[in-house]
Amino acid sequence: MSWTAAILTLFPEMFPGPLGQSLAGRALDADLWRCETHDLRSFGLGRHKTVDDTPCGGGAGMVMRPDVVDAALASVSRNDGASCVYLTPRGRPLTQADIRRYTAGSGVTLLCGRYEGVDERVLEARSVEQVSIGDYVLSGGETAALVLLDACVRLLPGVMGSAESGVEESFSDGLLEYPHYTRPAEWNGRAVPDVLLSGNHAAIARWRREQSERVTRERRPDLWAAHLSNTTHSSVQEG
Ligand SMILES: N#Cc1c(-c2ccc3ccn(Cc4ccccn4)c3c2)n[nH]c1N
Repeated sequence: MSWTAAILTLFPEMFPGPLGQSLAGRALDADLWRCETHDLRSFGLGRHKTVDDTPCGGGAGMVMRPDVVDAALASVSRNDGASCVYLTPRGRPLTQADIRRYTAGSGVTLLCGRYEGVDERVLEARSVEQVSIGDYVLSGGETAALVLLDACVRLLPGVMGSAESGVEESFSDGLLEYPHYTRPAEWNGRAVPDVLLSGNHAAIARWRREQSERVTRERRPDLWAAHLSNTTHSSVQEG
């Protein structure tokens, strides 16, 4: 059975969306992965298929009901311990390690909320992972789910051919990627770094590593600190 993304959403028409194009789209057509949507509205209550209610304790907006979300989650036939993930601005940051974990299994269940989010009780009852794609507020979980799925699909076997860019160049060693250049050798008075035209592969590898370290240090002090800790840790372990 192909790696399957089971997506619970009020907007099933948003999927596969952009992931139906290009590499991910071709992989979908080749059955390298599957995109299965479940319309949360179909689990709604009463004549109007209600899925939300006012927040207990007052406050703006509406909250998605636990009984509706639970029925939808129960309808997803996954008995293989695949991760169930709720995209939320309140989640812990999504990482490449999470993506690797999700793609190591048979698939992932993604719960896409709307309004002010989902009643906490169903997330607790079903041990749903709560992750965020960044510190800004979206209108719902669907666009975040598309981001997560894009990161997963590119890691699946057979999706990224050798011609494509490195499967996991960024983040795989905890550093940001080095800058990239192509022809022409000079553009707008700016030249490609000489080392990249030298044919000296050892020097190119050294330059790229130095650039990755510089970019990470300048733009992501958090990743740089973790990198230093890991490299210090491993050198101590090696003795
Ligand atoms: N992942 C992720 C997200 C989201 C996200 C995900 C799901 C929902 C469901 C409703 N809203 C709107 C909303 C607005 C205000 C407070 C709570 N919720 C979502 C936003 N925003 N930013 C991220 N990195």
